[in-house]
Amino acid sequence: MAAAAIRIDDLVFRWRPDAAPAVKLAKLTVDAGKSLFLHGPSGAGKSTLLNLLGGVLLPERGRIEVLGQVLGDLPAARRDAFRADHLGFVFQQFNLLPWLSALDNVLLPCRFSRRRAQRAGEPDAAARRLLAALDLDAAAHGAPAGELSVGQQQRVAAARALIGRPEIVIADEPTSALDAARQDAFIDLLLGEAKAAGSTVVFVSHDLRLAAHFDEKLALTVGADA
Ligand SMILES: Nc1ncnc2c1ncn2[C@@H]1O[C@H](COP(=O)(O)OP(=O)(O)OP(=O)(O)O)[C@@H](O)[C@H]1O
Repeated sequence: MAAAAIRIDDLVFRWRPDAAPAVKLAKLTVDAGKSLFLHGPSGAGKSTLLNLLGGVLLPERGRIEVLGQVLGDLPAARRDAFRADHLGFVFQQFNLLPWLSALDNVLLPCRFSRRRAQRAGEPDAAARRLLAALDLDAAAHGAPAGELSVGQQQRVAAARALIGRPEIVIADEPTSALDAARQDAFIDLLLGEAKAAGSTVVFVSHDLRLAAHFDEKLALTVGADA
């Protein structure tokens, strides 16, 4: 049996004690190296679930195990270190530092995690290789991220998530600004690089058309039982 990268049991999370659960999920297992497409309408709890997977939020009930580690068992500082060491994120708005070059943005995880830096080998060369593999022209590697197009910024954000081969890559709706053909091309590049690194991918989108790229699918619904 393949090792599970993510295992969730009986999860409930509420933003306020008197609110309906933002996430309620009886069971989820994602095997190492697989890709999961997480979809559902706005407000279904997709971003909340990603924050639970990253240990940014803790469940009210239930258990989230990531790479064999129950996140709730770690104190906050160790959860932060675990996230930096093992998870790469592509955020919805990319969250690049606009004054830093594309290359320096990609290198950021190696500054926050010694493990990521070690696994990158020679970080500068690894960052350049990833940017090239994700189709960012070499001429743009030194440009401030704030001067790049949305499509270029997205490639930088993906390279930053992938550097140092984190075991898990989490992408929150990173393609919504692109047209359909470019969305497909981007997902293929992201999944290809993740597969080469052996990373498990959790990818969020409203757009069910994209589901065909992924090994597994999970639908969340607003205020729902899963
Ligand atoms: N910081 C917060 N404080 C209080 N409630 C929140 C917070 N963030 C999200 N929520 C609520 O939790 C529920 C789920 O929101 P979430 O952002 O996880 O949904 P989503 O599926 O990611 O939506 P979208 O597709 O619009 O990004 C919503 O009802 C939302 O209002």
